[in-house]
Amino acid sequence: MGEAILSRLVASHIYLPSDVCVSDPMPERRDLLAKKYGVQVTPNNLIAAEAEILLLAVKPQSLNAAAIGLANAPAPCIVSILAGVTLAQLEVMFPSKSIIRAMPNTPAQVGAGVTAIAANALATKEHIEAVRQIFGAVGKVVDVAESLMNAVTGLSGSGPAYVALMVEAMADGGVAAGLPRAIAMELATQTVLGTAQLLSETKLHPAQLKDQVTSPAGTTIAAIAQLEKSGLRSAMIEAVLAATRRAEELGKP
Ligand SMILES: NC(=O)C1=CN([C@@H]2O[C@H](COP(=O)(O)OP(=O)(O)OC[C@H]3O[C@@H](n4cnc5c(N)ncnc54)[C@H](OP(=O)(O)O)[C@@H]3O)[C@@H](O)[C@H]2O)C=CC1
Ligand SMILES: O=C(O)[C@@H]1CCC=N1
Repeated sequence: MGEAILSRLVASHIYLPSDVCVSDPMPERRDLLAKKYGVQVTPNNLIAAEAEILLLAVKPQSLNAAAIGLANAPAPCIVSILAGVTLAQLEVMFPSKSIIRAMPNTPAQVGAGVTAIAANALATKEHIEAVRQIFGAVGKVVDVAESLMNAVTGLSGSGPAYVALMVEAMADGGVAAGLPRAIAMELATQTVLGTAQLLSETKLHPAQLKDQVTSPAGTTIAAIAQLEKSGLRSAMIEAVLAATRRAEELGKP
């Protein structure tokens, strides 16, 4: 996820590569990132923490190890994309700092992400604006209350995986119905992309869009009756709730 953000920040000239320093423990990753993006690299998190904004993009389980020695880091602004980790926990690790919790998603790689942000009480307007600009480079930015951040994680943070599963399953259905795999994949992917664009541009309610596709006694209602029988809606609701609960667990010390 960190690389997805990095790649767009550099490509959209929000930061010059020379203004970015990436810390990563693996020499191969450091070499690759330096070559691919022209950024500075270091194995030492303390050096990365000399920046104005320190973006934490490690797994929640690695945070304690990554944050060793960073309590007095010079960076005045800390941004965390870690699932589950709360502002209160980050405030204990990084006292007296502007701290912003963000939850992006992987469509950020193509500039089509969505990121929710929540700031702590000490966050300055300038830092919040700078962070809005960082995530604005990878897609849309929405403000949410911090208490909703785990729900955001369950919906849009993890959501690309649910949609990918759906595309794969739709393509499998096409293959089962006789389509060649490559054509089935193209049809499934473009159907999801086009439907998302249609919903976004027209602001149609999903139920209205569904009604438009559903001819009386036609094919779509036959499919929908099957999806309802299989519990698609309930499965999706339960999936978002399960991910939200898991984010809560990841935030527990
Ligand atoms: N993947 C996603 O869709 C999303 C992820 N997130 C959040 O982003 C974070 C990263 O997730 P993801 O990108 O999937 O995970 P990855 O494992 O791909 O990335 C974690 C990175 O942290 C590096 N790392 C590990 N330990 C340290 C350390 N001590 N100091 C510095 N760097 C270290 C790893 O280096 P190396 O592998 O080289 O050892 C790796 O590059 C998580 O907290 C997750 O909750 C948020 C939104 C979406
Ligand atoms: O699976 C995860 O834990 C991370 C957080 C959101 C998306 N991926």
